[in-house]
Amino acid sequence: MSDKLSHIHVACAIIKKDGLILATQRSATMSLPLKWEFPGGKLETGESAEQCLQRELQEELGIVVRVGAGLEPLTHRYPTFTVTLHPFLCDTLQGQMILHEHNAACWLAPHELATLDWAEADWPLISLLAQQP
Ligand SMILES: Nc1nc2c([nH]c(=O)n2[C@H]2C[C@H](O)[C@@H](COP(=O)(O)OP(=O)(O)OP(=O)(O)O)O2)c(=O)[nH]1
Repeated sequence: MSDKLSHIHVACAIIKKDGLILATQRSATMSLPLKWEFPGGKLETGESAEQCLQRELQEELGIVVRVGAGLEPLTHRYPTFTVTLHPFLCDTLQGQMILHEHNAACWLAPHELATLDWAEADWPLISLLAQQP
């Protein structure tokens, strides 16, 4: 049977600062309302994941980061679409963070991330990050 549901590719930033990781909460009017996520967004045609992250982080938070290593992509099937997340470790925060689209943001130690209500696709990543020193 063919799968007619859309499949999107999303680059997301795991931004570390002083041992803490940035989590952002989607707004009540976004898809997956009020779920926590790593900031980022859909890859546009012809765009690298790094370009996508810089563009999205500027738009969403007004910040510039250094994009580092990519982690293993992870795919999750929601009831109405499938997402493949392409996570990147990022650092060197520049700019004053302003929430242009998100409802909230917070910095948490890796082992504290699981206290938030994450988008379902992110849970394997949360487990992976919690295992890291
Ligand atoms: N940025 C980001 N998106 C995530 C994560 N986990 C996860 O399931 N997603 C989903 C939420 C969205 O459906 C999609 C990201 O797309 P987006 O934020 O650019 O787009 P959106 O759905 O808010 O915008 P739109 O289609 O309503 O215009 O990926 C994550 O950790 N970070």
